Amino acid sequence: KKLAYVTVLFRHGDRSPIRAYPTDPYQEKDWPQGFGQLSQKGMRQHYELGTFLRNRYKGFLNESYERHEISVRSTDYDRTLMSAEANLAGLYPPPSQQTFKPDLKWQPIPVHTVPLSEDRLLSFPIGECPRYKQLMEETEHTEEFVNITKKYEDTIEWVRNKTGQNDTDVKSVWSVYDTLFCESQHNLTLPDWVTPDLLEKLEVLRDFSLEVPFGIYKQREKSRLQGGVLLGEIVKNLSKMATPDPKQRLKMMMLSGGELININHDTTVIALQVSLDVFNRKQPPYAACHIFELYTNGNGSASVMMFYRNDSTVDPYPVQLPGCALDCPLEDFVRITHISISDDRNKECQL
Ligand SMILES: CCCNC(=O)[C@H](O)[C@@H](O)C(=O)O
Repeated sequence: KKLAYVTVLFRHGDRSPIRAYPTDPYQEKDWPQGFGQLSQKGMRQHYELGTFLRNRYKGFLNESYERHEISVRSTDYDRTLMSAEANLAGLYPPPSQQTFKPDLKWQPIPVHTVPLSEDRLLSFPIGECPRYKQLMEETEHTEEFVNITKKYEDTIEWVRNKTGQNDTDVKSVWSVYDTLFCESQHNLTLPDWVTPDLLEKLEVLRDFSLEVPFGIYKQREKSRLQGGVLLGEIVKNLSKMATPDPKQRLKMMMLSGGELININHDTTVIALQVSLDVFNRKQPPYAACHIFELYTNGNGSASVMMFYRNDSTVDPYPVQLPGCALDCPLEDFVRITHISISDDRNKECQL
């Protein structure tokens, strides 16, 4: 069997907090580029992922940049656009004939995007879908949601009190954890009310709130309205690339998205993994990368293997589509994933 086509989807690298809470000792001016921006640590994380991909696909991707071989698309955010650019710097260091400035081992490579409001591929949850809105309301009345809210109501009250963010609830407390996480990642001293025990509780709430938009309740139906849209595109491409016309040169599709939940923001990797029913219920770390590899066999058949790289110190681990082998025949991959992919999302969105 021969590798024929690869799709990679990754989260951006380390960034500054999206926002500060009212009593936060660190405000926008304390961050070199302000809020929500890729840090140099994040740039290095993606440069490293790019070099990992270069090594993994040595002999598959051309040694030097071939514009027909790869297409790159990002959500329309500085941090995701810059992550893709740092990644490509690692993936395609220019050989001499592509070096346009002698002392610069870098060449520009296009990263495409669309305005967030028009992004139907990478930015989740996708808006204006009444049925989805209804599913989200119903989710808040499930036993699991109510129990978590009850179990952590004191923690949330404590956070409201200490942060001065009085509208904090189960769905939004992720933001406080995220801000504290970013500050600790950048060696900023956290206020003394931030104890290890509190951080542990906030992390549980953060992971729960990541799942709420896509799982917890009627996961399949939510997937058909959300992550299944991206999955559908990926599956369509895999099928198309299984029997490419001879002049087709595309070998890699690179997708750069975000992660943390905010009802109007992208949670790309999670939406996709929940639609595949392979989400490990933990937030994908910075520069986490989900890989699809399409293999063709001599007899015209094809198969799909998936991998997830969420730890750059070890090889990516194989990901098994429930109901299929690790090396999943393409027709089975298409059949099994079909239940998460809507044929007419607009119709399914209507109440
Ligand atoms: C509205 C802000 C929500 N969070 C983000 O945008 C982050 O980029 C998030 O997607 C992430 O991956 O950290």
